[in-house]
Amino acid sequence: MMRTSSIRSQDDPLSLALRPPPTETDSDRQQRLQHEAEARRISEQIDEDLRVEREKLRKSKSDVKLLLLGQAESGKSTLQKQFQLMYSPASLDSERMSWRTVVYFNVVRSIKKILTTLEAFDDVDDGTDSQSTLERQEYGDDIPPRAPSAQPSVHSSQIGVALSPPSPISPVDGTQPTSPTKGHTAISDLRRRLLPLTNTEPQLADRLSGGVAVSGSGKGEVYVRSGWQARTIQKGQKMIGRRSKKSEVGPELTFERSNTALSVVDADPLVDDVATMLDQSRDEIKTLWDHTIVKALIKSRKLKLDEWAEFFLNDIARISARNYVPSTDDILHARIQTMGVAEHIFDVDIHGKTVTWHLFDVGGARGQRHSWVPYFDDANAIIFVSPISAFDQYLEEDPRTNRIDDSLQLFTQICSNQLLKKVHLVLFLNKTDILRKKLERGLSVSKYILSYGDRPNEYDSVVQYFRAHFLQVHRRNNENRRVLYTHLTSVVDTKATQSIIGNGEFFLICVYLVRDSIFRGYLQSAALV
Ligand SMILES: Nc1nc2c(ncn2[C@@H]2O[C@H](COP(=O)(O)OP(=O)(O)OP(=O)(O)O)[C@@H](O)[C@H]2O)c(=O)[nH]1
Ligand SMILES: [Mg+2]
Repeated sequence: MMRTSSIRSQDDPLSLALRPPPTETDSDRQQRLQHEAEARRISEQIDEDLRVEREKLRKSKSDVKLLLLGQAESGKSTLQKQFQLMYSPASLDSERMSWRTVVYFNVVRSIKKILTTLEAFDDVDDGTDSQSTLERQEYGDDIPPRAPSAQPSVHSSQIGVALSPPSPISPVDGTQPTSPTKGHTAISDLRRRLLPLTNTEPQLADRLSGGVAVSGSGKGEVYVRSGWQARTIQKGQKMIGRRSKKSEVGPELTFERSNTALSVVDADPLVDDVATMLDQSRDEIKTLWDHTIVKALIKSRKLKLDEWAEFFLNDIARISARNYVPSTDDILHARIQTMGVAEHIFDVDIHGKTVTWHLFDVGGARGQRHSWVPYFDDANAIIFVSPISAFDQYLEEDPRTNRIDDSLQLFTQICSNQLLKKVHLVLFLNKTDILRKKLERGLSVSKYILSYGDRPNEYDSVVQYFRAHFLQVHRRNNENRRVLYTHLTSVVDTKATQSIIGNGEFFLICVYLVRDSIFRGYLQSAALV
């Protein structure tokens, strides 16, 4: 058999040394070629591994780590949803049905709160024409039972908050609600008919929290950990396997189930039962929500519902429809507390370069804040979210502390934290829509924030006052002379929020960070750093 000549140069000493011996047999040669091929394969694999590593390194250098910080209910998770909607809309779509559980939970809890408050007024309305205790109280001058938040403030405060929250105010315009009409559905009757629905509240809470109860949050909030969307569906699917024809929510239920609206993948027997109950109780819920007594109690602030309750109850006909699918607006308004820290990853294209954003959405309640610190080390930017509508509210976890005051104290800690010295800071003064509504209703800022004095009780003046306090905190804790970007926001407003996160300084910060990393990479390769 003819031997092929070696590809190595005859003059190369290395080639000479490696040249096969003249006595090499055909089988030796076969073996040698195999070894050479294997060596080449390994070498190419190493090259490829190195290339992948280099690429990873290059990519990780353009990663941006962004923390969303602020007190509970300030709007961090809602802002995170806006990022998701903008940069990863398909992922929001894929979890859309799991938000049904949260919306139902929000609705059921609000109904329960209304009924419990009415009960606190010793509702003895038996459906006859005689006036109930509740009605007599409502139309008389009695001061209602005080909410737990109405305690004196004993904490040192950043701004002069009222030492004691003012007692619930009377209807602002001074008018008395009209008398309940004859034949108006009795509240006790509504309560009885809505009982099976309100009984589902603990089970919905359990479904969302995965059975984890967190103590120390005033109104028994339900917390969710990252990944709850998938978990609620998985749990629901397990239930399908175990389920007999009997309803999961108890033997007292007689509602029929119909599965017409949901795909098998999204079906959860509990949620499905609640959907059926909502569908069949729609008229009762609407009657309760439109009841003159309920409206009067809300107006006089004797009944304080969560901010999102109105959004869902106003639209109960749509939400209680059997084929209800949460809209994006519903998802943005749905409320569930974050537990710990949840990371969300988005790829953002900037001038043809992909920048990976790592968004860390944290739980903002006081008991959750210790979990933030491990994320401070390598953070690039922070969006601090403060709800400036909350001047008349007190912390659930500490009813003595005014929420604006807590937010300013928290912002001081963030601005002065040594680990965060070089981090870009963005401030969202959020819930401006709610602030506007409160001021329009005549709620007086100086009643809660003493230092507001006799400034005009108008939107521009209030906003300017709060903004000045945040800017002052920043100025006093700014040894590194970093810029503070400030926005007035309502993060449930998709168009306005996306124009900020899509075009504003996020883009600039991103570009800055990317440039910075490229520059550093250049210096490193030139061995200058
Ligand atoms: N109207 C209105 N509602 C808002 C706004 N921002 C947030 N919300 C609502 O306020 C509630 C609380 O918002 P979240 O985003 O859950 O608050 P959070 O800061 O994540 O709270 P934690 O997870 O407890 O720390 C939700 O029902 C939101 O829909 C806003 O600007 N306007
Ligand atoms: Mg949250």
